[in-house]
Amino acid sequence: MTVFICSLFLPKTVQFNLPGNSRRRHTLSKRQKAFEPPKPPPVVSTVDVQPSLFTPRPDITPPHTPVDEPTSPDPFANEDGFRIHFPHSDNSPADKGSKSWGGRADQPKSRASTPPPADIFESSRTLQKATEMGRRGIVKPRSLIRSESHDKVFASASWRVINADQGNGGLRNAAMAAARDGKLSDYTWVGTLGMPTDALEGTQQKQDIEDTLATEHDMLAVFCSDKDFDGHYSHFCKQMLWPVFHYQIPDNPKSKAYEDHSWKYYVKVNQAFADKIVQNWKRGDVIWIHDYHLLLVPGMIRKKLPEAKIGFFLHVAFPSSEVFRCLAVRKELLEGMLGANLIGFQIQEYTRHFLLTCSRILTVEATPEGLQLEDRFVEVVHNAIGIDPVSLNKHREETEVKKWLAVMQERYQGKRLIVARDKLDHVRGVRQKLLAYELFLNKNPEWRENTVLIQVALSSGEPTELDAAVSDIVTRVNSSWANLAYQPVVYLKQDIDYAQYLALLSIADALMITSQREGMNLTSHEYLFCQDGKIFPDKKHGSLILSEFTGTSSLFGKNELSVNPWDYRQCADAIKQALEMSQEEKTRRWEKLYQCVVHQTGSHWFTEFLSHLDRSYEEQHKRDQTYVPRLSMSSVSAKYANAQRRLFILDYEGTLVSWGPVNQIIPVSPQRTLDVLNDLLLDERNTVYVMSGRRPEELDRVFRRVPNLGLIAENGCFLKDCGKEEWVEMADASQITNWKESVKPIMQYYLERTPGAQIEERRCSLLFHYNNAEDYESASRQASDCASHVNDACESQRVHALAVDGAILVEPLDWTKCTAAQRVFEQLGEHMNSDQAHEQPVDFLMVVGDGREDEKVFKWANSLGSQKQIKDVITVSLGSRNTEAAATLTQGVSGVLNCLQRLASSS
Ligand SMILES: O=P(O)(O)OC[C@H]1O[C@H](O[C@H]2O[C@H](CO)[C@@H](O)[C@H](O)[C@H]2O)[C@H](O)[C@@H](O)[C@@H]1O
Repeated sequence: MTVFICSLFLPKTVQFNLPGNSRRRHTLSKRQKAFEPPKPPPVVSTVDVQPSLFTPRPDITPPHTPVDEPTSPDPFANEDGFRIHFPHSDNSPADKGSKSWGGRADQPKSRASTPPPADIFESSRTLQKATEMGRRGIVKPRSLIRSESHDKVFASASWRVINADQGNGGLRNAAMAAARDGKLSDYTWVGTLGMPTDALEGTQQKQDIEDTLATEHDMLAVFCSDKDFDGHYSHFCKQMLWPVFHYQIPDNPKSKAYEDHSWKYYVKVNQAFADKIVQNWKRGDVIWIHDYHLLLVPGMIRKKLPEAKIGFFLHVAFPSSEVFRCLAVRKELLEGMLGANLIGFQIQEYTRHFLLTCSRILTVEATPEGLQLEDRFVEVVHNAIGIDPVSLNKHREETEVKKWLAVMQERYQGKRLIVARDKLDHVRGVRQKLLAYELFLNKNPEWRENTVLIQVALSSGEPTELDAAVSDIVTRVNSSWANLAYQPVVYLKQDIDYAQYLALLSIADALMITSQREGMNLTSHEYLFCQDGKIFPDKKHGSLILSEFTGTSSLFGKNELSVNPWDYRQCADAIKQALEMSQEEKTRRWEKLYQCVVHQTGSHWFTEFLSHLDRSYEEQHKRDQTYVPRLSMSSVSAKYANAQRRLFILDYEGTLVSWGPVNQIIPVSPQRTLDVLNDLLLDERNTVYVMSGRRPEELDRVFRRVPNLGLIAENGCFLKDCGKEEWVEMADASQITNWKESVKPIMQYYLERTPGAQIEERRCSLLFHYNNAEDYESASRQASDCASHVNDACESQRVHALAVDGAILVEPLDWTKCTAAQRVFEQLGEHMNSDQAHEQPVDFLMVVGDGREDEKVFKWANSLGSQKQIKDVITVSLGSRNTEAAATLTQGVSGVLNCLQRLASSS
């Protein structure tokens, strides 16, 4: 059995050795290296006003940032100084930053010719201004122009597999940890190389790369054209999904958030993944798909492999339905996800949003455990990812880390360090952080010369207005408060290597995360782990300032300094609090946070999700596969004959009579049904109830000639006991009146736009019938919008809108056929006299039904049987394989009537 781990980027990619590389850092010979003292890592500052104080003193030689050394220069090197980061170990910061796609000099350039993202045009004025002002660190968009010679060079160059510097570090670390812990044996990654590959098309290179990855690294490479990948990743993912999932609706006039051509590329890349998996899948394999780049893959695979075991995990946040519904392709995205058997989110909030969104947009039934589709149940869970303390512990013992610690200790002696490492995009809130820090320095002069904010900012790909805005703030703060010996902000607009990262986390006094939204934030976990004082005892148990809008925050129980990143004053105060907090308080807080971090590990997350997937799949499969036996007439007859107090609860339409015309009072009495019921009731040991979604008066009219019959109307909102004349309203009438007042105008609105549709008002429910509408297609769209509208507007009123056959039914959540059946059973118990105290009020219960509402009654009845509250329980569904009932009857209504008739005649 293989586990396929599918994420957009493979953990590996390839690096080409190209002729003619002229870049200094690549041309150092071994000899030169031996003589030339290692240079400190370049500090890319957007500010030229003063020399960086980060440059180490000559007597303390910092370790050199490790680089791989291509043997030859790169003829296609960009002149913009784009710096390549070569990770030297398998591990990396859990929250890695993704480099811009196609940006590496030792990989082919993209052939995609789609226009650069809109925000480049929008920010072009800012960009131009910034360039005029001579700012460094702002790069122009890289040219996409390639030549034939470019392709030839790559086609003949040698290459090797290296660790990729893009992708989800948290996922990769978790998988490696699970494998190390012996919980994951046979697994295969499925993903792209994270580089343009058009240049390799038709070459032996491509085949060799694919084969090497498959045979030596257990990785299946997905290839798509540069154009498709660019449209998928740079456009649809980055400009639509990423902002929307993080609550930023692109709403400028040029935005195509509501409808965008890049959708088709998203579909194509998802299809390429699905095809690759389908080609390689064998029975018993597990498919686990990751993140927002691949939302359609579960559905695409399900179409081809109905039996497959598919899990999906979303690493980023899932927004409120109000935000999600802005996406033009909202239905397609949700339906894609629902191809999975189990869908996981980081925290409960995202799970709740997803359930509500599906119930509103797709009008499917949501329960706290998941979503009931027509033919399947999809389980929905939350399970937060974590870090890998074992490998973190190992790596921080490395000499490089210790060297960097010594460098920093010397450099920042006597200073308090607030550190951070974030991707530079709007969502991560770097701008807000700098503003809060500025406010902190303005308000607290006593801290001005003692505090340094070290902000590592990872490029999010393209230069934006945000680059310029952040640079402006850095300049302002530094020019306000710096002096010859002090620089309040050290702004590194580049990534740092893993050793520097670990040193930074260990020496910090506080970590400050101000994301406006974020799935988790594993940097905080790594920081807390590094603050145990093991490798740097001088400082330990530092404070964590953490945005309340991160998933991580919901795990930490406010032991961190929780902040709202939009509240600059609060953030500034939190910095002060972090720096002035007593050591005791720091330790107390840290200990609690540390416990969370070491218990909720990546390895635990990984194995927990996979075992949940196994359980969930088995449960669903058992249900699907379970052969629900045909009702055995002889067995039922024997039980019936032995029973003294029998209760029948029988569904009406579809069970006792064929479905009647919708929205009409039933015109004819189904005579045979009435005869059978009357025959059953001739035996005094029998109590019979008919349950229905119909109104009380309709049922009265139909069953007026069956005295002593009990009735349940409007799916449990009304009850009329056997032999009684009066109906009892089970539901709270004032609550019903209130929500009806809200729902009616909404239905009216859609009715006016749907010729041929009708509204039916029942006492406790409302129906929007569109079966007879003039244009059924458009009517069903209107109906579904109507349902979402109702669900949105009446969220707090304990009602839901559901799609039923040709109609939208709006009904209360608190009264169902099951609550009514339970009431009937309780009443029968209450009527027992004291002599009968030791006897069961009912010793034979038979429930027959055909619909979704009846399933709840089957479940309830079966539980009475298994708890031995009733000796014999018989639950019968008409024909459905996926049922809670213990038996089926395939001959429809006449089968039910024959069965009841035989029982009645045997009395
Ligand atoms: O930038 P992308 O290539 O589109 O990838 C998105 C981000 O994926 C990873 O972060 C997400 O997963 C983390 C682990 O589950 C979670 O902590 C984080 O909140 C999510 O956003 C990756 O670490 C980021 O660098 C990527 O930007």
